[in-house]
Amino acid sequence: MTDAADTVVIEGGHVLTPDFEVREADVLIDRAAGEVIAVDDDLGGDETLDATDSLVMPGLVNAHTHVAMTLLRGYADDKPLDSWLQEDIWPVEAELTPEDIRVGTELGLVEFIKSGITGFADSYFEVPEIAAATEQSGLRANLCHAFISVGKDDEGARADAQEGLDIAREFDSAADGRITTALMPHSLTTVETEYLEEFVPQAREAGVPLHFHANETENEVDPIVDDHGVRPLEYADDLGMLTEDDFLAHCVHVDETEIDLLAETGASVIHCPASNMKLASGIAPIQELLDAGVNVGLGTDGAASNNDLDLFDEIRDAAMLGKLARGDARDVAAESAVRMATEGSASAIGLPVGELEAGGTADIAVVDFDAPHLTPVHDHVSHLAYAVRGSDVRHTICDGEILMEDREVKTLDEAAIREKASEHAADLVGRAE
Ligand SMILES: N[C@@H](CCSC[C@H]1O[C@@H](n2cnc3c(=O)[nH]cnc32)[C@H](O)[C@@H]1O)C(=O)O
Ligand SMILES: [Zn+2]
Repeated sequence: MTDAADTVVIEGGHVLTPDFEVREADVLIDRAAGEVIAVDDDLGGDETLDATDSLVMPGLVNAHTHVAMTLLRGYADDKPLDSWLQEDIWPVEAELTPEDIRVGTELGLVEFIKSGITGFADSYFEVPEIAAATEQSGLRANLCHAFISVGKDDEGARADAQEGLDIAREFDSAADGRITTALMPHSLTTVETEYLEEFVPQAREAGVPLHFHANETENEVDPIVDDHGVRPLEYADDLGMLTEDDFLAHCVHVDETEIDLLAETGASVIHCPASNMKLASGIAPIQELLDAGVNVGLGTDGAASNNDLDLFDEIRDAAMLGKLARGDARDVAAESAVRMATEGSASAIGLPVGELEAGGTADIAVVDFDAPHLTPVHDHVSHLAYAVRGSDVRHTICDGEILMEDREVKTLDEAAIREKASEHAADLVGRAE
């Protein structure tokens, strides 16, 4: 029997169950095991989190981001992906120090905790800094070092790819298993074929999945069709890059054959609607992907192409943009969009979370519905998709640990991090000019 000193009861709320029903119940958590003991009436525990007028739901999972890019929030707006990366982002990223990446990551993790995100998939560099911040924050993550070969000589490209593989091996199961890893060839047009042929098999041997940007813009499609005579996802499949463990960011410009390939192989798509809109990359065919049985997760991408990391914003964007894709207001309905941000994201990036039930992981967000913009409550799930903001989250719990109680973050010093991030961001931009 669990020692009474190790339990937390989330009391007096409405619970979002795995079948997307909502019922009044308490939730009892085994803090040490990081598990939900029971979802039932009148449960008692050592510590109590009040959930009056609140919805108790699975923690959100941000399945594609570059979290340290918070330092570049608002740095370069109003331009398309290629010029945004090449003229602004990559030059300033060349000036980033490991300490910059630690501080930018901590700022993003505070933003995650304050908006009910309990897990994420990140791809950047200086991953040891990102892993250390993640461990301290109490959050769950899949991390990778993204490598690019284009623009580098063979030695440089090979070293970057090797770093990606070494990081994937070194940090898998770090932070008591809260951290897992992937191998990230940045995209199918920024990593040349020979490096994909050499390093993808080694990721399989290391037992880590692939995470890469795919078909984000037409400029990521046409060169592959021209050079290889096939669509990008057929090219990726020929290289063994599409399995049920792999997750592809964006997939905006995919045709029917590529949608079928995703469905057949079981590879997941991470939809990033705000980034796609802000960079004018296009409208991903989400309802077609869902109808084909493709698993779709949700991601904010980086804070320089969003520009916040609020996954409730992203759920709303997905539900709204998904309707415009085919001009059908029934598409990407509220439940579909919320599922993307919980179960869809979790299964895409291999985190054992996404559903709130007895025996499940204690990764939970408690959303306070006691507010004018959430009144009346005809349907909790409708509000999650069309009205809830990250700032409505009252408590955040991950792996049984309380990361935020009544909007106060417990594992990171929010004020100190905001001050340091502002200083580092100013210095960084100064160095880049
Ligand atoms: N090691 C690489 C950097 C890769 S980190 C991941 C990269 O993805 C970039 N990135 C951010 N958002 C997107 C996107 O939407 N599409 C493609 N790349 C992006 C990000 O700025 C960063 O440069 C190098 O040598 O430059
Ligand atoms: Zn990205």
